[in-house]
Amino acid sequence: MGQDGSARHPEHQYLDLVRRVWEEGSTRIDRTGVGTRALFGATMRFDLSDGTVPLLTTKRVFWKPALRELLWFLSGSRNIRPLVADGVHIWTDWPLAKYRQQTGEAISAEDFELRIITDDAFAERWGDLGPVYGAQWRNWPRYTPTPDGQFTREPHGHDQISTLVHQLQSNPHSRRLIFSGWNVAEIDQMALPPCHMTYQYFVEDKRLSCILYQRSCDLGLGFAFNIFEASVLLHMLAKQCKMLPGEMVWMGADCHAYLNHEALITTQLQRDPRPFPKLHITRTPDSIFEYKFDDFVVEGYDPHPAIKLPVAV
Ligand SMILES: Nc1nc(=O)c2c([nH]1)NC[C@@H]1CN(c3ccc(C(=O)N[C@@H](CCC(=O)O)C(=O)O)cc3)CN21
Ligand SMILES: O=c1ccn([C@H]2C[C@H](O)[C@@H](COP(=O)(O)O)O2)c(=O)[nH]1
Repeated sequence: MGQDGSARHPEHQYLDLVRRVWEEGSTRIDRTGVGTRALFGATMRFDLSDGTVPLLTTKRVFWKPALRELLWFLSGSRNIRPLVADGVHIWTDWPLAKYRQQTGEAISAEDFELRIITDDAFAERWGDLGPVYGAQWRNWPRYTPTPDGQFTREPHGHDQISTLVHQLQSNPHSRRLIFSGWNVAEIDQMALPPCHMTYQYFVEDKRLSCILYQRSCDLGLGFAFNIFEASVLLHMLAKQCKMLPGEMVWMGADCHAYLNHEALITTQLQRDPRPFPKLHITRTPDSIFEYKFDDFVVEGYDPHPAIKLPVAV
């Protein structure tokens, strides 16, 4: 739908939301101090059935770091080191701010990343984000009671992704095809509590659909990554479970635009969307955890130029 000019391009759902947030959103001081305009509660739907992947076209989205981030989540890692080693910088600001604050050292981001890559002990101490996404997806802690009324932590937690794959295959009509990063008991240990926090799946005639619930959405930066990654994951799960991709439904709660992202309005909203690209996954490994970056091809991506936006830390 929308790719041949006969219907509205699905990217207008995003552009309309950005416009509405900017025009009607309430202006608020947020945690970062930058300030946002925000609306509460929005839905978008994207049809992935013909291999489409919703990669915004009204600006160039750097999908390679996004794909690397998704594979990093699936690996269960909670340390920025593997990302930095792959040239992905999107998570560096948080550990960097913590390092500067706790040591008083005015280290540059480049030098900090260099130490993360070259110094094992430094990476372990300062590159850790706490039990964020990947840690919860793959290793949600499990405790067993001991006779003295205490609890011990099991060496292996719940692997929510393995369970999901197994359930999709064995019980596709289940209403419990869910995984979540929102581990209430561990929120205070995380560099940032999860934003894209709950994923639920639905199977109809071998077609796999997903709803992502996102509690907090930075429409200028985060959204483009989040909708792409959730859609790639849907394609991967479908392939892994011998199903076909269906629909990607996105539900955002606090949908906001940062006040220093006005280029969204002055530049991006003036542009006409172009056809979404297609995603090809060239290999089906034995397990969902064995996909490699080079197994993914994005075909036919012809976006408008990139728009540089500052990230609120
Ligand atoms: N304020 C804020 N917005 C976010 O989207 C966000 C956070 N914080 N904190 C945690 C993660 C990190 N994420 C990020 C952080 C930075 C970019 C970013 O700077 N993207 C640029 C360039 C990416 C690159 O080439 O490295 C972009 O133009 O999309 C994207 C997602 C998403 N999340
Ligand atoms: O995947 C992500 C991660 C983060 N964000 C945005 C949403 C907010 O602007 C900040 C997080 O701040 P909170 O105060 O914890 O809500 O990061 C995103 O859009 N997508």
